[in-house]
Amino acid sequence: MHIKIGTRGSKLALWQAYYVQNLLQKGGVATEIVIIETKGDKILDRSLSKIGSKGVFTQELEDQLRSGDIDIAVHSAKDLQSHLDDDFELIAFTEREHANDVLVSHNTDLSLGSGESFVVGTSSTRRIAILKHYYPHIKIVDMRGNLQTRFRKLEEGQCDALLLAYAGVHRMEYDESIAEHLLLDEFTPAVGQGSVAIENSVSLSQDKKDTLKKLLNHEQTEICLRTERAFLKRLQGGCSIPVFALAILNHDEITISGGIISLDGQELIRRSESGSTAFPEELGTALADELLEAGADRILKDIKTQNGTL
Ligand SMILES: NCc1[nH]cc(CCC(=O)O)c1CC(=O)O
Repeated sequence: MHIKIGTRGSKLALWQAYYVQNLLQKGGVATEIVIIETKGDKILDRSLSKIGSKGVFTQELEDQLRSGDIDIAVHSAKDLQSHLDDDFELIAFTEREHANDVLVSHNTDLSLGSGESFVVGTSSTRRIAILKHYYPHIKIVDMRGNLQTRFRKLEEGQCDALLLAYAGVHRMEYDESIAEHLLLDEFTPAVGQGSVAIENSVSLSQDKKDTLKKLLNHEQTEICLRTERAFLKRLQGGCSIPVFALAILNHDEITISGGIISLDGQELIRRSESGSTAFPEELGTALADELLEAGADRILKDIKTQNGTL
């Protein structure tokens, strides 16, 4: 069997593709990596919420899945929109890395809670809003680009620290610059953070599908991610909407904690729900419904108006 792996060309994306390649090779599958540039890689001078978040990092990969030029597309699970076209499916989620965010700096004594004011670079609406909510004394500058670009900007002194996913920092071997691991109860991660998702065309051969599932899927991670993604789907949140959720497993029980925050950080709604691992999607959807009833619908509408997408 031969599997063609499609990936973006950033260093983090390549790390993910090699990780997947390695798992497949260990299972005796021949592989080939195909690098594909996406709109999100080309446009670096505008924030993602302005480009329109839907599919900016995925469209070109899906085109090649559809044409059969690649067998699978490898994504950071959190960059994947919650709604896929009927022609595609997510066949596997790799074992999740620690899902938390970290503060990264050359000065590893920095701490958000110290009361000291400093400049943090981030372009994530979720991280910006959460910073404003819990740490209003922190100054924020917009910081886009891949991880290497952001570290260069940090080096140049454009900010004192960056706010990033631990998973990416660890994979790019920047662990030494971690000043602080942030609390999951405050900086609850974006849906899917820390896991790699494998997408394929539904028309891929059953033989390949079975092999991919067996060699790449981590079942506990899959249950958590399906819960989180159902939550995101109900809220219709893309990556430019500050919605967050993290599901964890305890034996056969899922607990998901999630919420939404207004762009200015003023309004934060958070809830959690537990349920059986037999019904992950139902649990995620139920949590979203609970939030919508508690006012998330109004916050969502305000955000979409401000983003110009409504
Ligand atoms: N949006 C960019 C992105 N996509 C995935 C990761 C990190 C690794 C991951 O969560 O899989 C990052 C960088 C970041 O948010 O710090």
